[in-house]
Formats: sequence, C-alpha cells, structure tokens
Amino acid sequence: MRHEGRVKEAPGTGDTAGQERFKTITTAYYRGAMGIILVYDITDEKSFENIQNWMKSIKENASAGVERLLLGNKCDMEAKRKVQKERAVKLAREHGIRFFETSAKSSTNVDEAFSSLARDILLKSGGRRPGNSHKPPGTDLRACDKKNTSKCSLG
Ligand SMILES: Nc1nc2c(ncn2[C@@H]2O[C@H](COP(=O)(O)OP(=O)(O)OP(=O)(O)O)[C@@H](O)[C@H]2O)c(=O)[nH]1
Repeated sequence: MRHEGRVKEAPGTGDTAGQERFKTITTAYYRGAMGIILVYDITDEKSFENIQNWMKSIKENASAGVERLLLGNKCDMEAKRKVQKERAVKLAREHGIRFFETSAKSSTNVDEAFSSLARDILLKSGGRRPGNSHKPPGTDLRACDKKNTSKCSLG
C-alpha cells in the first residue's frame, strides 16, 4: 500500500515540466501498489473535483486489480462543509468502490477505513500472502465485517 499524501497536484494540471515531474512521481508511487486511498477534504470543493483526475490517473498507471477507497476527510468540520456526502456516495458507486467520511482530528472512521481496505485486499488475494499457502494468524479481518459497518460508509 502506498500513501499519496505528499503528491498534491492533480494530474493534468500545471505546465509541461510539472506534468512530466508528476508522471515520474506517480509512476513510482503506483508501481506494485495493492491499495490506493483517495482523500478529499469535505470543506474544499476543488479537492473533490480532483478525485476524478486521480481516478483517471490510477486507471492509466496502477495495476488493473488495485483496490481503491474514497475518503472525505475533515467530517468534524460540518459547519464548513462544501461537498455533500451524497455526491461522494454517487461517485464511489459509479466507480464501484467503498466510501467513508473520516476525521483525522477526531479519529472518526479512520480505523474502519483502513481495516476495510486491508480486508478487501485480503479478500481479493484469497486471504493469503503471496507464496504462502497458510493464512497468517491475525490477518483474516473478515470476522470484522459486521462490527465495522458504519453510517458513514458505503460498502
Ligand atoms: N479539523 C480537521 N483538520 C484536519 C483534519 N485532517 C487534517 N487536518 C488539518 O488540516 C491541515 C492540513 O493537514 P495535512 O495533514 O498537512 O494535510 P494536507 O494534505 O496538507 O491537507 P490540506 O492542507 O488541507 O490540503 C492541518 O492543519 C491538519 O491539522 C481533520 O480531519 N479535521
């Protein structure tokens, strides 16, 4: 799993040199990734609009079977909300991926989101580590399915 946090410009923006630099960085980030978390800020419309560009970039650069997860962060800032949850639910549904609203500040849904992505990666890989025919103890998260169901999630 790779974390995209430091690569902030969406693909397709900026000048040519900037785009080349972006391509080099993203290619390195995407290589071998099993899961990608797309994060927007619910108080920032632009960050939500950029998600479409990231989806496109993932399609072009990542492995075909990569698990994706959409997160709307800063859900503790309801008064400053610019992106309605329904829009993200719709987007996630269109792309066939899960969606959570999270808050890194209050820890809302953070564990649930990471567990959900890890679980989906495990399920996709048959619950096994590559080259290991025995399930390692403690990595089968399927038992958490019901417990982690959240009002903020789209499963
Ligand atoms: N209220 C609130 N603030 C948050 C949350 N997550 C991050 N922040 C704050 O948002 C600011 C930016 O956080 P970073 O972790 O640097 O994330 P970033 O990707 O640089 O985010 P932006 O600057 O918002 O584009 C910091 O002041 C964080 O404390 C959250 O869930 N809720």
